Amino acid sequence: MKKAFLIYNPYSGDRNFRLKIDQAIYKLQQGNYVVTPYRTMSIKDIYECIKFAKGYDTVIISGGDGTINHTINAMVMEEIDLPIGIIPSGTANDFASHLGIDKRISIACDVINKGKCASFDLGKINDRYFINVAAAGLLADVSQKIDINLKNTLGKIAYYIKGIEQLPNFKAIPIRIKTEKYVIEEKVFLFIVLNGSSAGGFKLAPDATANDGYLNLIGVKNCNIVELFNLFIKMLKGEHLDSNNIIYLREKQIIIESLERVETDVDGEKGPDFPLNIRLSNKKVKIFIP
Ligand SMILES: Nc1ncnc2c1ncn2[C@@H]1O[C@H](COP(=O)(O)OP(=O)(O)OP(=O)(O)O)[C@@H](O)[C@H]1O
Repeated sequence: MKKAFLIYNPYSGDRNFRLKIDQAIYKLQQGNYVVTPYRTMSIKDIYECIKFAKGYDTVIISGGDGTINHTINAMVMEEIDLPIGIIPSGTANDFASHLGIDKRISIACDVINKGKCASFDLGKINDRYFINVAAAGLLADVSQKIDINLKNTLGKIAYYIKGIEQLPNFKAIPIRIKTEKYVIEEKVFLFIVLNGSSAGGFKLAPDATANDGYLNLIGVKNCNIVELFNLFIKMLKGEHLDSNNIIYLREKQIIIESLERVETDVDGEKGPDFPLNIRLSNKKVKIFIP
């Protein structure tokens, strides 16, 4: 028998995992796991409870991108290098979708039971790790601004409603981007640095994978509303990368400065203040994949 430490966030997504946890335990026991469930009481609690995972064979996370982010940060802090299983139960679940992990509990548990593992890159923004995305500007902090009850009831649609609500206030932010090869000064509505390929359900870096050794920066330049709308349509089709209104970089380290106070977002959680030092970490994580 193998030992699994199952961390679940009862407030992720539609809050339903807590009612279905028996199904997950049943399935994982069939896969020869003895499961210890841990219900997180707060984000801080994730950093406390992870200490109990030492001596286990795997850490299983049920939650969305934010819960995965905090659990991985906690594991790195405690030097716990165990394979990670994901049971997606968040709203967008961008990282799990990128890995092709199904939202249905029994299918996600089958992935863990099969035991196929791969190693993935971690991004680092200042002193925190991220798994999927670091961003700022228009729409980037929608997931933080949204009311948790609205998110729980409406799911991903709530992100879009909140996004549309933000549109009248949008303005471009002047930023300076520095990489090994370039210095770019530009006003942007939004920039997103991706380790994976999607954010908010949009496949923004269609060819990227979270283990290709690169981060992808996508910046939306200051443009008029018609151009912005056309760009949005191109984004839906995954045809935006060669647009004149897009900055697209594939790098291992990106420094972003701005004199304006703009909130940043990291995997759907509040991120650090500028300047941002975003780079590929030399740490990797092992994750069960289909
Ligand atoms: N008991 C709790 N334990 C951990 N986090 C909690 C708890 N209660 C509320 N939260 C909040 O849950 C958020 C993380 O949610 P998570 O990212 O897992 O789900 P989501 O936002 O629905 O999904 P996604 O990020 O994939 O869209 C944190 O921002 C945190 O503030």
